[in-house]
Amino acid sequence: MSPHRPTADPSKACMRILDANANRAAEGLRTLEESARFVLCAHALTADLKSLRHDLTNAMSRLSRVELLRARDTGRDVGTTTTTPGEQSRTDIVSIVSAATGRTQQALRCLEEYGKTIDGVFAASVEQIRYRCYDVFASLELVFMAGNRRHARLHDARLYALIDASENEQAMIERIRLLADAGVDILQLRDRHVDDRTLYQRASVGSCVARENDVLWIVNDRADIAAASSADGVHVGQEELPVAEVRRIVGADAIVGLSTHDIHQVREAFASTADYIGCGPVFPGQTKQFEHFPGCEFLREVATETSNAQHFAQVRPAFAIGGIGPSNVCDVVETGFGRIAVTGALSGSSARENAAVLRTTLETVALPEHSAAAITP
Ligand SMILES: Cc1ncc(COP(=O)(O)OP(=O)(O)O)c(N)n1
Ligand SMILES: Cc1nc(C(=O)O)sc1CCOP(=O)(O)O
Ligand SMILES: [Mg+2]
Repeated sequence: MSPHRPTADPSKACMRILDANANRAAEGLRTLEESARFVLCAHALTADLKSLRHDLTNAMSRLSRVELLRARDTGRDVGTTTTTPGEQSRTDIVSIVSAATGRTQQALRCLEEYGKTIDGVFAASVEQIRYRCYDVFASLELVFMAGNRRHARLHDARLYALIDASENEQAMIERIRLLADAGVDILQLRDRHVDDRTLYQRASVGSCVARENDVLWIVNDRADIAAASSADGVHVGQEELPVAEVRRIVGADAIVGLSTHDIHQVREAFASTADYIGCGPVFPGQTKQFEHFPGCEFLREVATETSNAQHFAQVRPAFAIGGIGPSNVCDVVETGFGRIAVTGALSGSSARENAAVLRTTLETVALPEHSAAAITP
């Protein structure tokens, strides 16, 4: 038979369509399930996708497996050699997820429409699966997009301020608004003097206010409180939970920051799933006492390490920290650092003026090109 001759038996053609689209939908659902499970570590989404895949298998069991397999004829399928450039290009996990949701929806619609000619109950059950997919797929894509926006914001960030929980909630809200308006990109809630309940409450309110004001909101030390308060991320030091354990708590799309004090710790951080590093202490300051100051020499080492890196994934944004303010930010910038994290310089009544000086100086250093749209698990 010529490869261009139509299939003589329409019901066999229908079975062929159903077989192909059942496979397509199952493959799409499995692709999405893997992203929810291994990339997002999202239990509920993983369970939803798994149950959709099982329900599809159940729906398919109404059709004769023998007839489906007999109708399969991949060798004569004129579509197997037709590909579009889009099918070949998957630059990141978000594009894999978008392609899989689209393909699965289309396959389910085909199953439903062609299924009506064979078995109405089958078509109705596929219709239900298709509707459930709308919601689950929307949640999945939204989680990925939120993660992406966060990471894009992180990669553009220069000025990072550490704040305490303030004497009350309203005072903290006003502080967040002022610092956001003054040009701060990231805020960290760092307070060891309040109880867990207060920290959690401030972290939760801060998450909402920071989001409204387009600044990232990071919780110091406490992965549990960061996760419970829907913060953008958590910052940990060398003496706290390892990054891999922190990541298990906050999930793949949250930001995890790690303090580093020497170049070995920086290399280890770049080999981990930490999203950014703090490098210091650079200078003595009022906020925290140190015996040893790696200083600008350390910053120069990090800048060299970063500029020698071969791949984007080997490099993470690095924020110089420790005693930095308007009077010494030029020394930091000279090392090649265009990002800083500060407490004292932005804690008093000169916060707005100081932020302006710091930003202007930092902006003289070009930030490395990045592919912020890619989630790199
Ligand atoms: C951005 C940033 N860098 C470094 C630190 C310090 O973290 P750590 O060493 O864990 O010390 P504490 O802040 O917990 O006293 C930071 N918090 N943020
Ligand atoms: C909390 C903290 N960690 C540091 C580190 O080097 O890891 S320096 C530091 C204090 C940052 O506040 P200030 O800008 O007032 O010095
Ligand atoms: Mg810490």
